[in-house]
Amino acid sequence: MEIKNKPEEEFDTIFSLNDSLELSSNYDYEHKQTRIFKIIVIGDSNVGKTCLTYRFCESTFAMNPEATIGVDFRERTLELDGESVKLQIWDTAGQERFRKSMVEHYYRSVHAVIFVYDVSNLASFESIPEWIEECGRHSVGPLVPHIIVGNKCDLRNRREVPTSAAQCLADSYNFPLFETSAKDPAEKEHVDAIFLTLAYRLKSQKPLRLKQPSESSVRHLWNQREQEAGTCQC
Ligand SMILES: Nc1nc2c(ncn2[C@@H]2O[C@H](COP(=O)(O)OP(=O)(O)OP(=O)(O)O)[C@@H](O)[C@H]2O)c(=O)[nH]1
Repeated sequence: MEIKNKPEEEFDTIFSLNDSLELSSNYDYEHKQTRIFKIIVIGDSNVGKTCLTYRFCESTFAMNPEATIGVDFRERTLELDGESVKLQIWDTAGQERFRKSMVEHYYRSVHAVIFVYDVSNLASFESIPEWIEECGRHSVGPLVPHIIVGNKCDLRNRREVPTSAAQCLADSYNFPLFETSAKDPAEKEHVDAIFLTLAYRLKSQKPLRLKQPSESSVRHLWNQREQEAGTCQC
């Protein structure tokens, strides 16, 4: 269930800023009409990052997933309003020892970030600000859409993180908050809603625009051309 969302007009502002900063999608060169977006899923070990990704991409619950080593990739292509959008989901390792070598790759050219905690594990929720900080340290700008997800809502009797506390944290960052369960089949639509929300927001970005070259770079190019023409033997 999505708890609360940013007002649409805020996202409109974000995306118009994104345009000028060229934080736009790549194109799938084989299927030229498909835009590809890279989404990373991060959070403590065991919170259910793999299961959430699996539920969305394979429509089922991953039984006995192994701890992720480095990163796992899954993708799903969606048809949204007649446009093809491929979400390339990077399911990252929560365990520090499995992250080190890959960390730089996770954050490169990322279009959106999903932070996951386990509602039955307070420590995993308390780690969320650290994960947000890590994103900042790796130059993931505040203009990239971020979502916080509380997973394992099916563990009703073991809940340690009240919705109100999670909402308070999400509000302090101005990020949308979702609570769901990768395990409970009845929650499948809510898991889809997390990724669809991002997909619609990313889709509304305009494709990559070329920057206007500066006057000095144009002059430099012309000088180069003239020099090359001067040394031409033909
Ligand atoms: N009850 C319940 N268990 C879940 C849910 N999602 C995942 N699990 C269980 O939680 C454990 C960890 O799930 P993973 O998806 O591997 O967690 P992860 O965050 O990817 O872990 P790392 O790869 O170590 O970072 C597994 O035993 C899952 O079966 C859920 O929604 N409800």
